[in-house]
Amino acid sequence: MEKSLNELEGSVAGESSRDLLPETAHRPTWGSKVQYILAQVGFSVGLGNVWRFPYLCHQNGGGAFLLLYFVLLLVIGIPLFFLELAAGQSIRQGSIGVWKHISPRLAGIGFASCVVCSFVALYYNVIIGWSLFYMFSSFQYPLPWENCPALANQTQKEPECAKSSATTYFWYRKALDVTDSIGASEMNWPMTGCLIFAWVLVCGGMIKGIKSSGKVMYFSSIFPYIVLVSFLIRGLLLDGALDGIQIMFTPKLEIWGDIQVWRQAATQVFFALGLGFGSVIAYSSYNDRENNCHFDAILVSFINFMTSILATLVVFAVLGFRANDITKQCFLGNQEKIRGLIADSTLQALTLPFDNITVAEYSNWYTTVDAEANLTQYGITNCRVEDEMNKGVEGTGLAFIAFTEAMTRFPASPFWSILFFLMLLNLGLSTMFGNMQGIITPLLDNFTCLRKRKTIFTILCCISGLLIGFVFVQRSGSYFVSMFDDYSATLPLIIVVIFENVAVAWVYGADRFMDDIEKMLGYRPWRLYKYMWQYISILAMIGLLLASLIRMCIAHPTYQAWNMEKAAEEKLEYPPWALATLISLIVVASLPIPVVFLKQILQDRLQSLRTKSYGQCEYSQGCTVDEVLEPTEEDIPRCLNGYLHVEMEDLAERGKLLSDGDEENNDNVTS
Ligand SMILES: O=C(O)[C@@H]1CCCCN1
Ligand code: NA
Repeated sequence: MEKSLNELEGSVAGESSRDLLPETAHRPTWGSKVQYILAQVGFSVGLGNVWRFPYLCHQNGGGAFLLLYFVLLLVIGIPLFFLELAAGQSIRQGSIGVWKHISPRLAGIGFASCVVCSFVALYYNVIIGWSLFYMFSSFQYPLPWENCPALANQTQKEPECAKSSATTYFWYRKALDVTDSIGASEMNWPMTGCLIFAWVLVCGGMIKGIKSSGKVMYFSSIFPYIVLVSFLIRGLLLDGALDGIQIMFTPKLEIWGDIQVWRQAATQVFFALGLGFGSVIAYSSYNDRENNCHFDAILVSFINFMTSILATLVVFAVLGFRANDITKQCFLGNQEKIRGLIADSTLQALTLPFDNITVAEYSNWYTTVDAEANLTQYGITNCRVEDEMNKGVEGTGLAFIAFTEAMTRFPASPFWSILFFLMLLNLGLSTMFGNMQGIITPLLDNFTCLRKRKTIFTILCCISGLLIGFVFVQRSGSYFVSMFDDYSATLPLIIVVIFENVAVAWVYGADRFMDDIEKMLGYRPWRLYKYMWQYISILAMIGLLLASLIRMCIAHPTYQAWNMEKAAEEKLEYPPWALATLISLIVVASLPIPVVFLKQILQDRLQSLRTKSYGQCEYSQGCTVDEVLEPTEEDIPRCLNGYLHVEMEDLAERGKLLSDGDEENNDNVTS
């Protein structure tokens, strides 16, 4: 009965539905507005801001990328974020409930959100596990990734380490103990321990629902900012930091013409704000209806953007220092070599002003001299900060290799290292809470039978997450993490968000939605939003979807593998089974939308075979059917699309009663 009331209200009533949702009365609410904002910020600001955004920015034109990202944030980010916030807050349901409310045929959008959310939760917690591993390993001096370990005979270094670097070796061999390619392999037990620990933390923070996670947010959402600012100050005091930042922000305007850059920027907008995850909806569904969700949308998006910029400044200040340090050593080494070569008169006529020259001066000198002297043949290289900065600093490589290495060069390195990984841990945990809420809230709202066993259900979700997560802590697990990262949280998200947008703007009606928002906020949001929802963001997303599809078709999917023998990374193609897996990731995540749609159509058909539409009816005034039958209270839910739907048997039964002249019954029903 409860359920059919919801559906009824969604499909027929245009008016505010406050009193029609009995379950909202028992819905918990946020302890305070601050807790709510911290929770939204905590969810949206995550590992992506620290290691995806700076990398994208660096690869795609620095300052020009920032501008592009900002434009896309305004055009698709904020309107859609606002849409999700407003929908959750007015309907007060998790994602499944929200879309079901708009039309039962659209409930699949909610299920798809849940699936995407679970995919992300699965691998996200593995990264938290990695951070825990590094955090625990940081309690020693010198840090274990500072020097290469010696072989048993004490004279030689471990060759894999000597050929690469101490941090790279620690990451691939000590932490991941990675295999050469993707595939089933034995378990990495220390990492498994860390993953279990990570799930215990998540479960602990979630167990009492938003009441407990709201409190945890005070620490978990604020702490990363303290660390980021400390790192920025520390970083700016180091040599080369400003060069790093300058190299980073120098705009390369030509990227504006590259569709793939647009695609990456837009995908990052989705990922950063958590659009389509259902978590934003879940969180806002615990709000009062009067809450100003328009302000929240702008505030949270803005904080998110600022955090990305802050993180980018930190990363490039620190990497600039590192590049500076490395080039200095490169320069000193080369200087020695040149001295040697001149001494045994292999090289002459080179006028290198040896004393008191800077790395930049050396680099200039090198470029002018190299053409005739061909210095590379003697193993003498140009030591350019830019080249060092341009070496891949993507994803895991950024946090666990480049950044860790930079920190070993700080005085009191273990302290900074602990701080950094504690920050990653907190960034990740607050996002995990949001992810789990995006799975648990809609399921609890939809399957009422679960509601009494909320705690047990939460624990069960965590345990399942852990069990499936074992895939990612095999020795080859990191390859699965990058596969999930590349494919499960990109295309499906776009598809989900397109459907969300269509559902609100075209199925429910943009004007009607604006009316609802006006009722909540007390003022009507800018008309601009309406046009955004109706045309602009939809078109932008369809363009984005096409760009992603084209890209998937032309670029053969590859992954970055570690080759132990060569002690280097190499690009490998996915084997057929892995290709099948990654395609099924996308399909499984999007499938609920058509499946539920078709199922619902089928159900409606069957229903209409069993029922008969009977006369016009008007929901708000009770039903006025034809002369034969007076509608009953119970008929209200059956009032769909302006017609009363009555089961055949019921009709016959009532017809019989009426023809018997049962006046008493008749009185009863009209009341
Ligand atoms: O940028 C991030 O790391 C997160 C991932 C999950 C959704 C919200 N943003
Ligand atoms: Na977070």
